[in-house]
Amino acid sequence: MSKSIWEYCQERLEGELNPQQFNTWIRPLQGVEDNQGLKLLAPNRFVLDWISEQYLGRLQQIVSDIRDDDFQIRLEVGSHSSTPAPAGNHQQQQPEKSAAAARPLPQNGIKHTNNLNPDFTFDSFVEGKSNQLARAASMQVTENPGSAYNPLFICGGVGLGKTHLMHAIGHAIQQHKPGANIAYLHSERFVADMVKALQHNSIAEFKRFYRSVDALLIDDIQFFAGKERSQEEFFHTFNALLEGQHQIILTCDRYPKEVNGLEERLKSRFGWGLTVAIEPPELETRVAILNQKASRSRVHLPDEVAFLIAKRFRSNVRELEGALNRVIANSNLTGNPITLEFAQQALKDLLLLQDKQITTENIQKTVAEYYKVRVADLLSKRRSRSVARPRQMAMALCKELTNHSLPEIGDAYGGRDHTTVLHACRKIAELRGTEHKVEEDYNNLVRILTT
Ligand SMILES: Nc1ncnc2c1ncn2[C@@H]1O[C@H](COP(=O)(O)OP(=O)(O)OP(=O)(O)O)[C@@H](O)[C@H]1O
Repeated sequence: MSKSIWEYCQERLEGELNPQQFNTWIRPLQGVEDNQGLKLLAPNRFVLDWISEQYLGRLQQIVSDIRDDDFQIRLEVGSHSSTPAPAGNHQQQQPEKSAAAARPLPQNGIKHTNNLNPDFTFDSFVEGKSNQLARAASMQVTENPGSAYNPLFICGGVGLGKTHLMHAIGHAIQQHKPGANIAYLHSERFVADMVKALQHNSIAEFKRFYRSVDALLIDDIQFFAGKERSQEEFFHTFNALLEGQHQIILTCDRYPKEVNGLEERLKSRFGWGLTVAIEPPELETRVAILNQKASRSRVHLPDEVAFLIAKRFRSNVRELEGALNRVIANSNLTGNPITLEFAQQALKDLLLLQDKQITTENIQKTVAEYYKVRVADLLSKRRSRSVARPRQMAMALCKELTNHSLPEIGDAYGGRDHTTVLHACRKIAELRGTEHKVEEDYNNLVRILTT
């Protein structure tokens, strides 16, 4: 059988690159040939950007050696659910949203595949104030699946570890009870499976499958919003599982009551168990996450580099990891050790982007608008509560989001002493733990300032 174009390209590149480069960048790609050319699926945005910058030109040259027509190479983020199809196959393939979500619809005889990501375990999950409760509840569930907290509803912003925790529970249940049937899937997958079952008249089988699992883990249930038929089906599945004391774990990017387009009866059912939130991690936890990821990759990460990254990537652990991966990949490729200067250089474009946005003035302006006070009030000596709290919030945000020292921040607030700034930071940290509103304001402001 003749070689496909992608196989040919891989062979050529394998001969040209060193094994590390080849394994890091080229091997993870999947090639699909269609009538528009060769589509390369990269596992994430970072690999895609790197391929596009470093290898696309060369790939195009290799292709032009064997094809003289206008054969194009396109890059997309995505992956196939199964082993990569031979690139010579001319079928158009849809990239999956996530590899873990790809699960074949069960056939007769009900075969369960859990799709758990082996990296997402409790061991690799760094505990911090922001996720303590969610982690503790998750551990409880693994000890008493089906009874302690059912359903367990984990909510929180993008990239904060909800899926990680959910998989960790799945692994632990599986470990305690190796025969347990655990199904993890993204809610979009549930909807797609249901639509397929309806089209193929196999809804009975669909129901039987979902109602027969010991633990059902459904990610990002906000995607159920507005999909009435799926909600109906899910509602019945949900009830059947609860009745049988099977564990249900759900994640969502917000609290159930905040999801528009979700039926009231579902919202109320979700509240039967326990709802726990994961917040953006604080600085120390971000540093701990980076150190853990680095040591798992057997990379020495100097403290000042860990702090540089942790200070600049605050609201999403996935981005935090992405920044670290970029530094590690650059160091691997160039053979340079990871130093502060090296990391600054590797992250230059990302850091520049942030530099533009976060200044003391910007924080003051944003906080003043948020609390409907004047910037001048924040800088003034006024001590009424309506001004003092926003001022403390603004100071705490300057400490968290800029590299200014306490005295510099004090100066920027009408020449206050650095102990006043320190007091403000401590006060806000304390209130974030005790007053939901303060925590919410803080997170909202960080989001506004950093995105
Ligand atoms: N506390 C933590 N310790 C270690 N790694 C973490 C932690 N929190 C998040 N991560 C890592 O951050 C990345 C994103 O986490 P995850 O996919 O679980 O986020 P999510 O909240 O489900 O996001 P989304 O809303 O986009 O689905 C993963 O690689 C995960 O391992």
